[in-house]
Amino acid sequence: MLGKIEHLGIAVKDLDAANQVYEKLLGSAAYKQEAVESEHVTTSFFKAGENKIELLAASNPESAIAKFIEKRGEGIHHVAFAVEDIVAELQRLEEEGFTILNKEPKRGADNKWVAFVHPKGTNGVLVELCQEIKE
Ligand SMILES: CC[C@H](C(=O)O)C(=O)SCCNC(=O)CCNC(=O)[C@H](O)C(C)(C)COP(=O)(O)OP(=O)(O)OC[C@H]1O[C@@H](n2cnc3c(N)ncnc32)[C@H](O)[C@@H]1OP(=O)(O)O
Ligand SMILES: [Co+2]
Repeated sequence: MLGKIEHLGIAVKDLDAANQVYEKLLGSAAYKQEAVESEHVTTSFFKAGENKIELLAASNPESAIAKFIEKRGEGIHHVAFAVEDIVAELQRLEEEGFTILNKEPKRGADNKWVAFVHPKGTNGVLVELCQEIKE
């Protein structure tokens, strides 16, 4: 089953500027900044109590973030849920009729295996599944 909300992904045009905004808003600096080449994004992670905020900026025009911002402007891009077993969860969701965007989990940011569910099947919300990578 899906566990807690692992992070909220927010698409931003300028990561440095957004970092300053969220540092002021949350009262603490990002604990990590990490590029994920495969997704053509650079991310910043902030703690907000028990929750996390992930700011995402496109690192090239091919990025899903670039397309999102072009079409819809900056804002909440996705909701990520923590899962214990991402493969089993993807299987379950596919059997439930959801459209899985990457059947094979891929390496995401913040030491996670990730996969995405198409927003068309989730009332317009892009859903990400995240499983902690245990080295
Ligand atoms: C992995 C690193 C990091 C992490 O946490 O570890 C990340 O979170 S990376 C995040 C960036 N990567 C992704 O988002 C990968 C999954 N996304 C995709 O495959 C695409 O963005 C997709 C399929 C959601 C949309 O693709 P595309 O933009 O090429 O298609 P359309 O523009 O035609 O969109 C189709 C339809 O979906 C609506 N849409 C697009 N993005 C979103 C969104 N983020 N939330 C809600 N809805 C979205 C779009 O508006 C279209 O709807 P329509 O009614 O036809 O306008
Ligand atoms: Co994410």
